[in-house]
Amino acid sequence: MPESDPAPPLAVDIDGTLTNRNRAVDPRVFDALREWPAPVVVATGKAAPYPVALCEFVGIPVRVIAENGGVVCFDTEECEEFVVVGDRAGAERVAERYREAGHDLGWGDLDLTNRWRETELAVSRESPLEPLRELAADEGLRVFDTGYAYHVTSPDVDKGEGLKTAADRLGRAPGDFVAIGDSENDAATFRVAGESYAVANADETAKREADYVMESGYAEGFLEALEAVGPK
Ligand SMILES: O=C(O)COP(=O)(O)O
Ligand SMILES: [Mg+2]
Repeated sequence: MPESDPAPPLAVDIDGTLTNRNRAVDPRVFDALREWPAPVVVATGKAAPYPVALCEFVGIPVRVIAENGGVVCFDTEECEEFVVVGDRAGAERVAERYREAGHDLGWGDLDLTNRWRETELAVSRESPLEPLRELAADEGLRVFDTGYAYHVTSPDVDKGEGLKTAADRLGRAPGDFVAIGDSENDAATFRVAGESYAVANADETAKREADYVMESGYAEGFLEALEAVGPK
């Protein structure tokens, strides 16, 4: 990171990282994110409206990687852009064949999980994984298990590619960033960022790829990571 920075820019996952055990955002992270003295990029598997709203309600500029890198959205002084990488057609084909095989995406008729997705589809972890993996492989796609959902995604899309785009828009290198996350969809961010922190509840892939594994889990672990990299 440049000498002048009091702290590194962050790439922060949401579910399992800013949340607590019962999936609610820990209220302590609001001040921590707002007061961080460098840019914060929220990098999530969720559709863009969720992280955009999080930024709005936290009171930080909208700098978002959504859909595991399928979408990069900036609405700041330095950049106003909504970048869509890949397309959803392949994931739709997988979903159609999955339904034909008698399975269900598992979100009910309303399905707010997928309503605003542009590039991938998410499937409930209550639904069977193996047929989903097989169909995805057949269509040349990949499945991420985030611990919160299965995501059917193009193989060239991940949060690490998203971080390259986001860093570019900030006039930074991806290696300037500190990444914090909890699951296999964060591994690509961990590889691209300069330093990476997995919270204690992280899955094996995230722990393996991270430079450091926190003693605490969930938002407590996130706050522990900030303590480690923040202004002294
Ligand atoms: O939406 C998910 O499945 C996981 O979201 P996350 O990337 O913010 O942890
Ligand atoms: Mg997560």
